[in-house]
Amino acid sequence: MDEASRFVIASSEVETMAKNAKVSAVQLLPSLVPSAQALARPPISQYHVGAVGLGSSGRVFLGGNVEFPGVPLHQSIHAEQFLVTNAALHSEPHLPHLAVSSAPCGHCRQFLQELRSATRIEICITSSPPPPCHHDPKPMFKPISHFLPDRFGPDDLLHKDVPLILEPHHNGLAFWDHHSNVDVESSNGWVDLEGELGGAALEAANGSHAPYSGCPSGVAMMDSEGRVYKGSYMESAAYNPSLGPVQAALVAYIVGAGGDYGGIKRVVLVEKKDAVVRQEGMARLLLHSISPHCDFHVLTCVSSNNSRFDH
Ligand SMILES: O=c1ccn([C@H]2C[C@H](O)[C@@H](CO)O2)c(=O)[nH]1
Ligand SMILES: [Zn+2]
Repeated sequence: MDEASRFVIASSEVETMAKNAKVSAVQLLPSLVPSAQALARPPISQYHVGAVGLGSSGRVFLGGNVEFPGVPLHQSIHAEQFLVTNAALHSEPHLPHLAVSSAPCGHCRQFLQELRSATRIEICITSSPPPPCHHDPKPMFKPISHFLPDRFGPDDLLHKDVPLILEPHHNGLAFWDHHSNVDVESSNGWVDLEGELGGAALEAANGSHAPYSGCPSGVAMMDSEGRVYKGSYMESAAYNPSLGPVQAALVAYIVGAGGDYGGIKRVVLVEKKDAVVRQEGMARLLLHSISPHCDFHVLTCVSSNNSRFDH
């Protein structure tokens, strides 16, 4: 079994599993939560959180929490964030049903607000026993609005047409500045032997969800076999639950390669020149901690979208 098949289950396989268990695909989700918990990497807490989501395509995505010794706790990836990043990586349009091993924390309830129609997404918590009056043996799903009433979310800050997480983003970033005719990439002073990696990081930055700061960014990582893993920075309307571009690329690395972080050899971060919100410092800190010998470069780019909320 290749690494990715532990993190994504094809729709045909989901159908077969559901048929064999004589349940619907939605009702199958709770039974997959222990497999997601097994994928978690929590060396600090030893607390394995698993999150599973059924996409609108019929595929199932798995995610686990990831912790990083040596850096502040807020750099951690929560299982629910891993799941959403995994779904984004596979261009899944929506995740209407989720199952998680324990109650989603406030940070995750907030992060999930970045999905379209978030209030209607249904969640089943597998560790919570059904109430005594609940005689139906089917797992219990409740909408996110039950877990986070009176939400603060994208609607408070953005026009309704602005794309949300899992929707296509085209941030209009380039290494070439058409206005000043300056090649931003070469002005970075890096002769790009791994042009592929810079291009991949730019592509990730172009898919970044950063409507609140107007500062999209992306990371591309290369392993010792030359394989490339991309991650796009994703912002939350409440700022703090945002997921950094290194974390997003690490999700792609864990899903695609699965090994330890020492396998990460080269990393490129792309962010806007003169960005108000910059990733470089945190990225350097995290990479230094998880893969101290990897080669890290930052490339700056320019954007044709200058207004904060204009994407
Ligand atoms: O909603 C939650 C709550 C906690 N955790 C993780 C974060 C940390 O790694 C560990 C302990 O809080 O569990 C999640 O993944 N999701
Ligand atoms: Zn959480």
